[in-house]
Amino acid sequence: MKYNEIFEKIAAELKDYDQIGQVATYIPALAKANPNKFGMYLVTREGHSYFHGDTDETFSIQSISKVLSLVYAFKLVGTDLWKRVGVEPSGSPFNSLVQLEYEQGIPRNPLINAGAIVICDILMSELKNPYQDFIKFLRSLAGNPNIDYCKTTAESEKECGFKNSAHINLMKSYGNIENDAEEVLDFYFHLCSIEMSCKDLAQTFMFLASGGKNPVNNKRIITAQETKRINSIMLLCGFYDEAGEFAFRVGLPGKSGVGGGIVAIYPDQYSIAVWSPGLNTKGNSSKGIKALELFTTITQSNVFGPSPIFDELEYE
Ligand SMILES: NC(=O)CC[C@H](N)C(=O)O
Repeated sequence: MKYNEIFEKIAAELKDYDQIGQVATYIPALAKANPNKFGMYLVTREGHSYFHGDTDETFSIQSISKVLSLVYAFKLVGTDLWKRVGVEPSGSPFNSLVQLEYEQGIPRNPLINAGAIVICDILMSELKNPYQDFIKFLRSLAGNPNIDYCKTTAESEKECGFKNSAHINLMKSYGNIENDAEEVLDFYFHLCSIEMSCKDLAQTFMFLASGGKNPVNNKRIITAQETKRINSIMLLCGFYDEAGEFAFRVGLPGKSGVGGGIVAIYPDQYSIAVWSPGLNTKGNSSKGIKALELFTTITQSNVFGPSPIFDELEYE
């Protein structure tokens, strides 16, 4: 079966999916999303693309940005990063405060809100123009100069960001935030507000499937060793208290956001992005996970099984 046929088969099977979930409403700007949107975009290591559905439409990437800010901070400060944030799965919701006090203001990992806020603090300390520098980095990864922050979404989240305020203030009390709390939070909300399409996301994450090099221009973003570290954090922490379930069902390192996007990579082979705004109770795209589960099952591609021999399978 060819990739396009696989996508059609998945879309047909999930057309009347009855567990589509609810769009995020705790951020008012996201409550307007159309739950019926659905797109899947695949980029292979050879640079071929295959897609289905709403793959050019942009949406709020939300927590998917946490991987990209982590990569950027890792490039800037190296292993010193791990003094300020851990690498263990949290087993708790993305916005849970419980562990943070027990662990004295050191977040479990960089992909929960507390961890991503610390990463924002690091970027603000290291960069003169964090907003401009970060978006430039993203545009170059995606090969799309139009990628941008959405001021409306950032403002909307700021107006009701009480829990994130609690996170940053608790961490500041433990000495794990260097900059002004309000300014760091503003940067954090802006990173969450970035809008990208499935196409942008699949393209952007391809370097994590390519040992740290952007396969389009062969430019090295991070080393192969650093790539291993980022991918392992995605696998263990990318879906919060559903990381085990995602590994169990899909079997790839990946990251979700409450805008309904998910991106996952299969090292040395492909990067794939899905978008369906309905979320399950853990805040991850319900139909998105199902679609990826079907995709990795049909193509037998997951990081735990024997490597499929892609050339023989002739998907393209
Ligand atoms: N899981 C997510 O995508 C959460 C991001 C959201 N901006 C928040 O801080 O709550």
